[in-house]
Amino acid sequence: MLKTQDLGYWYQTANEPLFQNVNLTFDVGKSYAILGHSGTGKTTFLSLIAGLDKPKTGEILLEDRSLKQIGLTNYRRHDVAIVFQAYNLFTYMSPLDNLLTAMAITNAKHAGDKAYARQILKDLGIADDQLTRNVQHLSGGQQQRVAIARTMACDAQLVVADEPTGNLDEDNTRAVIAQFQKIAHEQHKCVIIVTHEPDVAAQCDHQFRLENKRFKQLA
Ligand SMILES: Nc1ncnc2c1ncn2[C@@H]1O[C@H](COP(=O)(O)OP(=O)(O)OP(=O)(O)O)[C@@H](O)[C@H]1O
Repeated sequence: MLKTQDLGYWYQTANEPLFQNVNLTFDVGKSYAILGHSGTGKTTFLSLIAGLDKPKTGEILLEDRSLKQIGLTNYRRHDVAIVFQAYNLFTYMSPLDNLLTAMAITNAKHAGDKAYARQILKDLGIADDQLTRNVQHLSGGQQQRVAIARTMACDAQLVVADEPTGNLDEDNTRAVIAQFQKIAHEQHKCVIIVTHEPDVAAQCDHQFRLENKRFKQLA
């Protein structure tokens, strides 16, 4: 579904590339973890496949069309959903309005369907009385579940997450990873997670380690 072809990237301020000649394939129905020491370039890689930045060399292809052809704005709106460590919800809205707004912005199949959005949030353990209260009243774990619910309510086939469990305790981490597995296996999406935590990575279907400018497949 998603392929990188001879992908390379460096920041102008650095005198060497972060990674080069990266050729990876990611499929729908699978989850992938990207591990690696701090500063190796995991977030940078994720920002390229999320269409937030452009590669310096090589290409990223979604179903054989390059992101250049698709257009980054178009790609970000329709093809990719992003989950951040810091949740990045609309903080002045309720969980329900967060989902409905994202569905409207991305012109999702279920846009405007309140019952659908409610059900997703309820399935993720957001209680009835929390659905319409400001998200800032929720705990970190609950806010991250709302961020995940948002990716489930939208149609993007690719879900990328940068340290999604970085702020969570063990129980919430387990719940969040189980949910990502459901998104991959039941919604048939492709999930790519950057994480420092080997335990989190071990629960994904495949693992890569970014080391010495290369991605090594571990499993
Ligand atoms: N905008 C930027 N301009 C210049 N250098 C940057 C920029 N963003 C990141 N870097 C540098 O590029 C390298 C890779 O950063 P990146 O955030 O991708 O690493 P990471 O593997 O995700 O790290 P961590 O696990 O600590 O989040 C680091 O050395 C970082 O300092």
